[in-house]
Parts: sequence; C-alpha cells; structure tokens
Amino acid sequence: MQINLSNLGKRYNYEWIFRNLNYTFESGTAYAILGHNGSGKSTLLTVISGHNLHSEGEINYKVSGKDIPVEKIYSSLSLTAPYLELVEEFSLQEMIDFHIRFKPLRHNLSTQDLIDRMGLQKSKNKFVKDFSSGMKQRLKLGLAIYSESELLLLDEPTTNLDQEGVAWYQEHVTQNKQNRLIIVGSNIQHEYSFCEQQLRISDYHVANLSRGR
Ligand SMILES: Nc1ncnc2c1ncn2[C@@H]1O[C@H](COP(=O)(O)OP(=O)(O)OP(=O)(O)O)[C@@H](O)[C@H]1O
Repeated sequence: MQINLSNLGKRYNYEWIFRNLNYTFESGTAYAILGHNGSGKSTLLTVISGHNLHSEGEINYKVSGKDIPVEKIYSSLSLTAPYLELVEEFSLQEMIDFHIRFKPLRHNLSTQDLIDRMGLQKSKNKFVKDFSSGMKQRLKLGLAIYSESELLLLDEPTTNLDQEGVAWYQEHVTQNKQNRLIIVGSNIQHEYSFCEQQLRISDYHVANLSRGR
C-alpha cells in the first residue's frame, strides 16, 4: 500500500492546521506523526483515514498497485483513537464477535484467540461498560492491531495503559508490523519507538512554512 500526500492542507474555519504537506507513506514501514498538543496529529490521521475532508491538495491511495478512492479506504484500514467508542452494552466476547462481522481478524484468529492474546480471559463475559479504562484501551488496541488490514492507524495508543500495558502494546504491535503500513500519532517516545520514520506536523504549520523551514 502507498499513500501519497501532495500539497495537502487542512483548515477549520479560518485556521490552517497544516499546509503544503508533501509526503509518501509505504507498506513495510512504520511512521510517527509527532507534535505538541493541538498541533494537528489527530487531524492528519482522520484525513488519512477518510473520516475528515482535506481543504486543499490531494491524497492518493494505492493498494497492490491499484488506485483506491478515499470512500473505499475504510476496508483496508483499522484504527484506534481516544475519540472512538466501544459498544458498552456488549460483553467482551460479544464486542469481538460483532467487530469480526465487519472486519475479520488476521491469520484467521478466533474471538477466543484474540481474548487470549489480550490477556483478558477472566473478563470474557464481563460487560465492556464495567471494564477499567486500561482494559478498554487494550481492547481497542487488540481489535485494531489484530484486524486484517494493511493500514494501521494508532492515535495516542497508550492512553490509560500502565507499564505492563505499554509493554503488551509494544510486543504486539511489533509482532504485527510486517508488510503493513503503520502510522502513529504521538508525542510519547514509548508509543513510537518502533517507528522507522518521523513526520513533524509543526513543519507544516503556516508560520513555519513562511519562514522557509
Ligand atoms: N472539528 C474541529 N473544529 C474546529 N477546530 C478543530 C476541530 N478539530 C480539531 N480542531 C483544532 O485543530 C487543531 C489540531 O487539533 P488535533 O486534535 O489534530 O491536535 P493533536 O496534535 O492531535 O493534539 P493532542 O496531542 O492534544 O491530541 C487544534 O487547534 C484544535 O482545536
């Protein structure tokens, strides 16, 4: 998979979040989008995922050498982000079964296999609404990392995780990165230490562009 951004810009009302962004993302590489709070990391990830329209420039997707329109890109991606909600009324098992109906898991994993990999065996029949915030985050990550998808978008992936949860994230994301395109929005080193490339969103802020970078 390849994602090509050319002169990409996004503004909300009169405020430009980034402009003149030229960049190519390729499968087999993990990228970190870095920047301070409010710098536009989540905005760029939502634009890449097709959930948010850009304001100028172009974004092009290629899967196996074929151009894919933005409205079809959802079928090639999985993502996790703080604003994404789980279905609180489901038990853990029901939540995964529901997810699999839309997005199968990698390597034909079953619901039970995923529960085992997340280390949540004891909570199989617990309602998601009764999960701790760290358990919910582990579930969101497990669903994203283990979905059959070429593009994995991770926005602030270790939110609410303790040290053990962070170690779990690092182990599972690195085990599942081969041949995938991974993009992490973060400003915490342990979330993106496995990424080979870094993109600083502040380089594409209008004030910095006019200074000629
Ligand atoms: N829907 C929206 N309408 C107007 N402004 C928005 C909207 N969403 C985000 N913004 C603004 O865009 C800017 C970038 O926000 P964004 O959430 O992308 O930053 P971020 O780098 O992900 O921040 P954080 O590290 O705090 O998560 C902020 O100034 C924010 O207020």
